Amino acid sequence: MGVSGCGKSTLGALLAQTLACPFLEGDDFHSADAVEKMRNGTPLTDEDRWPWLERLGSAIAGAKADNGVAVAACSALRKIYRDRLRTTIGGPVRFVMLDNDRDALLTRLGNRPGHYMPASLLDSQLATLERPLPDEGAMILTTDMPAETLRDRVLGALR
Ligand SMILES: Nc1ncnc2c1ncn2[C@@H]1O[C@H](COP(=O)(O)OP(=O)(O)OP(=O)(O)O)[C@@H](O)[C@H]1O
Ligand SMILES: O=C(O)[C@H](O)[C@@H](O)[C@H](O)[C@H](O)CO
Repeated sequence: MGVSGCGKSTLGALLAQTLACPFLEGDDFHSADAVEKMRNGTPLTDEDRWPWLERLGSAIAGAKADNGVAVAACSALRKIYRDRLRTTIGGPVRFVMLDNDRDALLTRLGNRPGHYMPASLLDSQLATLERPLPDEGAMILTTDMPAETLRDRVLGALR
């Protein structure tokens, strides 16, 4: 979880590869209308996000049922979004929040060609973000190190 450009897809894909389990990319579960909205620089609302979270949560539940474990990348910016995912998935869910400073995020978004998400939406993402408090048991990592190092830290904490 985390704002656009924090490194969710990069770390998630690597974790899933190492765990030999399915990887679910949250970006793939948005409706065409939601993608168009973001492409045009308009932030999504709660109403836009509920059906997306339902679709993604159900797919994670299915992958978990089939394989025992699954990794997903999802912004999950607000606590109520994470609660909805937990409810839809059922069973144990561990969130890893990926952090970085605004300048680093803007640079990364600017260097990422071919993605619908414009860097201009970063500030709305940062404003919407509700950082997980300790009672959520999330792991918090700054993506200022190679993805392989981040992967090893996550796997070390999960053991
Ligand atoms: N640990 C890292 N070190 C250096 N660069 C990274 C790291 N993780 C990701 N990046 C780079 O930052 C950019 C954004 O990463 P990524 O697409 O994984 O973010 P994201 O959180 O999935 O974004 P979005 O939610 O917008 O899809 C990419 O160009 C990626 O190569
Ligand atoms: O909740 C949201 O606003 C969205 O999920 C965005 O975070 C994008 O999907 C993602 O960042 C794509 O780049």
